[in-house]
Amino acid sequence: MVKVQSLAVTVLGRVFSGASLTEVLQETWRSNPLLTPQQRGAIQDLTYGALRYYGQLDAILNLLLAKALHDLNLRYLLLINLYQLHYSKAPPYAIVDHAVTTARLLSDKRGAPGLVNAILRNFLRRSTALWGEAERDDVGKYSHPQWWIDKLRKQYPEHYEAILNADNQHPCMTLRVNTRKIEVAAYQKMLDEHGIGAGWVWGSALKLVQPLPIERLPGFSEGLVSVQDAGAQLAAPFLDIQDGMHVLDACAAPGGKSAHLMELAKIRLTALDSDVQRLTRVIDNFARLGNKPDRVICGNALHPAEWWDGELFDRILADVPCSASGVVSRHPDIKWLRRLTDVTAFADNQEKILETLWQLLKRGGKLLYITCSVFKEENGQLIKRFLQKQSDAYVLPLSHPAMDQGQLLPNASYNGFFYALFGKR
Ligand SMILES: C[S@@+](CC[C@H](N)C(=O)[O-])C[C@H]1O[C@@H](n2cnc3c(N)ncnc32)[C@H](O)[C@@H]1O
Repeated sequence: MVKVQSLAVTVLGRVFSGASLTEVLQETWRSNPLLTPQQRGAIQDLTYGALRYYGQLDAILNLLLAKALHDLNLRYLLLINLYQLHYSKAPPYAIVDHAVTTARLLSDKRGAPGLVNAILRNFLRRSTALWGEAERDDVGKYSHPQWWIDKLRKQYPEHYEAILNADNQHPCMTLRVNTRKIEVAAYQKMLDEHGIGAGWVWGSALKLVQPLPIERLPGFSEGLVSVQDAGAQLAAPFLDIQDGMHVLDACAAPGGKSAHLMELAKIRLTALDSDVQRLTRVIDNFARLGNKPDRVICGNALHPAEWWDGELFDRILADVPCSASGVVSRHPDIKWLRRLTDVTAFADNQEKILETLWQLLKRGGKLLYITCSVFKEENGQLIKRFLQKQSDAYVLPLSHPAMDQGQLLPNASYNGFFYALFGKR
């Protein structure tokens, strides 16, 4: 447990210096190959949990500290232990003992173990009152940065609390059944025979009752199924493709939506992405599914002259880089890494990408603009400006029971996405 706690502290330190949690965890597994699956699971639980509830935990820690604590390692150690004391079923005194031993290793200050012991025991004595006190302000209550809460409150006066609460839930695991290989009902029956509970969400999406390792999914390596959020699974059907079409997925990696497109029709697909590392995952994904796009290109959507052969596209999928404010339940680090100014910077770049890709679309063609964001600057406000500028663009209707004006808000079955389908005159 001491090793688990020390590594969790190091991971949190790197995330708070600006690195992505997913990437730091992958590096941690690579540099510590002897970690058991249980140890990995525990590190994941501590770091995801501490980040998910960081607003609350940090507020409580500040209430418990008599003076500022500048030793960041000790601070992170206390946060993960407050998280454990509140959210895990492990015996509290065992948690405190491990924390004290870890403090001895992490800090060269003689008083560190005593301080950790005193703070955690104090928390155990007063936890209900402390929790109530911490929740008196927004950040302690909703565990998001204040600017984020303010923005959502302004943009969604009726729904902001539901969004913030959905962000703080454990994400579900949803599968996309490859209907080229098996029908949804037949795959659900297969899951049932393997003792895996799942419910139908929409289209080819099945939500598992309990998340599980992909190796346990029947037919996964044969490409019968992929893991993909139900909200992301709207993209390919919305693009309205038919056999023989020339299609561009302009921001394709890691390839979830590209793969779905190819499961729906026999198209000539160009999968483009500017990140070569992420593109290797597109290739791996397709290898497993036994399919492959016409072309996989490492290139910048903003500079088509560098990669485009001049043949216009029938359909374009523009799943643009965004603040990812709709996928916080899967990536709780995002809410602490983003800054208010990032939102407008993303929107500027998204608008440029959309305008550039528009030039590559045939007349009569369709372009689907997607973000996994709930902020209106990246969504409704941006498409309004785009339509004012592009006289040959018009909006095509999209409908889904969980969506309102293209915006899907995060909930227990969906991540947050925004969709706008444009037709070209
Ligand atoms: C939201 S992700 C795409 C997810 C993907 N469509 C899927 O479903 O698996 C956005 C992608 O855009 C890529 N990207 C960012 N800027 C780009 C640009 N200027 N040109 C092409 N790709 C870009 C990123 O590398 C990232 O892989």
